[in-house]
Amino acid sequence: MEGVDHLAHERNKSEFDVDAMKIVWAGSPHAFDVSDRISKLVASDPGFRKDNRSTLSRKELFKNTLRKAAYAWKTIVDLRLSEEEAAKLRFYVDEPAFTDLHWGMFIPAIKGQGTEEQQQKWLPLAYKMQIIGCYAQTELGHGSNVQGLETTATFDSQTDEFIIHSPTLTSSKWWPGGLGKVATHAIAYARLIVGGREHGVHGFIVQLRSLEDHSPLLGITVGDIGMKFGNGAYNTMDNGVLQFDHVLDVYSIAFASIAVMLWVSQVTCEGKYKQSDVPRQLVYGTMVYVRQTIVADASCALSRAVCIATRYSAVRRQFGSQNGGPETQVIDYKTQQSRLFPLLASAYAFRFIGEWLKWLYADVTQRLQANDFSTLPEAHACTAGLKSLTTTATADGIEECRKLCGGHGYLCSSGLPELFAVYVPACTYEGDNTVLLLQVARFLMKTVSQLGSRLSSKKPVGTIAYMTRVEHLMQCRCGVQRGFAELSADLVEAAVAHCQLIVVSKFIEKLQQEIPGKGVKQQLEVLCNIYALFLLHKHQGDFLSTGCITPKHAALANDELRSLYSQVRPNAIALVDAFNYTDHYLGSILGCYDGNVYPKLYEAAWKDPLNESVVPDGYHLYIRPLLKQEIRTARL
Ligand SMILES: CCCCCCCCCC/C=C\CCCCCCCCCC(=O)SCCNC(=O)CCNC(=O)[C@H](O)C(C)(C)COP(=O)(O)OP(=O)(O)OC[C@H]1O[C@@H](n2cnc3c(N)ncnc32)[C@H](O)[C@@H]1OP(=O)(O)O
Ligand SMILES: Cc1cc2nc3c(=O)[nH]c(=O)nc-3n(C[C@H](O)[C@H](O)[C@H](O)COP(=O)(O)OP(=O)(O)OC[C@H]3O[C@@H](n4cnc5c(N)ncnc54)[C@H](O)[C@@H]3O)c2cc1C
Repeated sequence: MEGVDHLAHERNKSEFDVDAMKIVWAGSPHAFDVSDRISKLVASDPGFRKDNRSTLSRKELFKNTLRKAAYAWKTIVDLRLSEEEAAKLRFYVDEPAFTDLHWGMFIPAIKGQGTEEQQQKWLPLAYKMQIIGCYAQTELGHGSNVQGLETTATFDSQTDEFIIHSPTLTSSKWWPGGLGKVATHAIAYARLIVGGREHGVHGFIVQLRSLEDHSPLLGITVGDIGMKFGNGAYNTMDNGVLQFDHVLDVYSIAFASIAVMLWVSQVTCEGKYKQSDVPRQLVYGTMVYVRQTIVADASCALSRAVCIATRYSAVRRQFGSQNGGPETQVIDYKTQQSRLFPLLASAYAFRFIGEWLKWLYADVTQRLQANDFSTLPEAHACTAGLKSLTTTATADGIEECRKLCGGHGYLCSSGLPELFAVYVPACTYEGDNTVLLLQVARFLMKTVSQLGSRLSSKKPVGTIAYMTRVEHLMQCRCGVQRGFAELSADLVEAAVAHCQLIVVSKFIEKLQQEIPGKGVKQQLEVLCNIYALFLLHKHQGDFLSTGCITPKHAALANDELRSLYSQVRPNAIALVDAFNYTDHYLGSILGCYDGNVYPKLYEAAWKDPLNESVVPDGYHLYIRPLLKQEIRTARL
């Protein structure tokens, strides 16, 4: 039935103020207003239609992405949207595109690591999209091992130029988004060589394509690396390959009288390399920034999947009919709840950890500007670890939501296959999740080695303050220092546990704040308890074997979890409504707001290109000869 809200009875059950929860989710009344306005604007504009992606060929798909990006830019300019509104518009357009890298990495890299001169030259052009940039770090042979990159940037003191060169096949830049077909410029990472001496990997701003006709500049070979996982999905992005053949980085030279380098170091015109007194690790600064945004984004992707699975679980009925009455809603099965509600709790937990990490990043940035580098290692460990934790849990969570939707979850019209295909590379890009956890483990072990050391007067603070209270860490000291590589699989687990502790403690801190709205805080308390107790339940073997809990505690935790699931049940639909997603953004028939799933699924099936004719193309060539046993005459 059109116009009927099939989930109205569920919405009537809720025990809290959904509008107030929407504001908690958005972060503030202002953030809610912007998000609400812009999401509706995108949803109501046919120019941003996205329901046909899985049926387009790669070329059609890509051209359509270019059209949408241009249309989005025109909308931003015509409506004079603020930077915040423009970012929200790109978010709700919901299509991976070269613009993600331009706004998400190229501009932040110049802002975070460029000198003032560099910023003055490039940022105005980039903000107006008169140049389009990408972030070209990874190579065919090396991604994780940044120090292993092979591209060279040799300073020629005769001409005052850098010569950027790809000496081997494996030094070809490989993967950068936007590079394949669109970017006019790149921040390219290369080993700096001055006066025959190497000075490690640095970033360079390099022009790749003509601003007149888009052809590659002299010495540049550039193209797309080919189709990726899934239909549609991330194939809207032109991940690229790039080779430099002794390219002169004239643009770098042109705008700075000395040389274009990141602010961590400079090359003088006499050909001298000068390392400034800021830590060398700041070369990795853009990665810290992007990891933080990826954490903030994880809650969006997970909440989206959870919203679809929750609404559909309330619509779907299987078994349990009594006296001809309706069957049981699958959301009422305890097994469904025990799989779904921890994911709902995770979506909220990741929302708050994303908020906190944003604060931490702003704090470390401010300190860096004042030459205080003391919190950089913690910021690196937090962004790396939380990026790893949240993206792994989100990718797994999206797949679990697909299974929670049974067979219909496997249809593209459920929105879940595409969401998974788009999301899953987040476990790899911006740092492979295991490699990042090893960085956290390294940070933790460094802290352990300093604990109790007579030479170090530093007391752990911030997210590692708890370590002073864990007595047996003192005894761990010697063993771990000797055998990091040997113990790395266990250390990665310790790193995950450390990150989970941060997520739980920041969720608890959030609840200590004033949270207005009838019943809102109580709902969040229930979700926080589910998040923490589910972890305890899942890892009870570890807790029991280390004597942190007794079997009685474990049983109590399990009982409590069951009771918490029952408390969430009447509020489940309202808790996902609080995400305030439009049907356009959700892109899912199973998750549509009114729950009118079956007529929509039926209608969508008939729109598939295969159903354009009753008898399929190929019938006369392949089906009829089979049926008539004339296969020898068929043209194969
Ligand atoms: C349905 C349709 C649409 C649906 C949409 C759904 C949702 C979409 C989700 C999208 C999400 C967000 C949008 C954002 C867009 C993203 C687009 C993709 C972008 C991808 C871009 C990239 O991938 S760029 C390339 C990234 N590459 C990496 O991350 C490489 C990883 N490797 C490294 O970071 C480093 O090399 C290493 C840290 C692993 C090792 O470094 P090194 O060789 O130097 O070794 P050490 O271990 O010895 O480290 C030396 C010391 O430096 C410290 N360190 C290391 N890194 C840092 C750092 N970043 N900051 C500070 N300090 C650092 C390290 O700790 C060591 O310190 P000490 O111990 O004190 O010596
Ligand atoms: C969709 C997508 C978009 C991307 N966009 C960009 C971009 O815009 N710009 C850019 O520069 N790059 C980009 N990348 C590249 C990305 O950053 C790298 O792929 C990523 O950093 C992983 O590096 P790798 O491919 O070298 O993996 P590898 O390091 O080769 O990993 C392979 C395996 O080895 C393991 N491994 C590696 N090192 C260790 C170790 N020390 N200890 C234990 N195990 C280890 C890993 O865990 C993994 O299981 C993108 C990648 C993808 C998939």
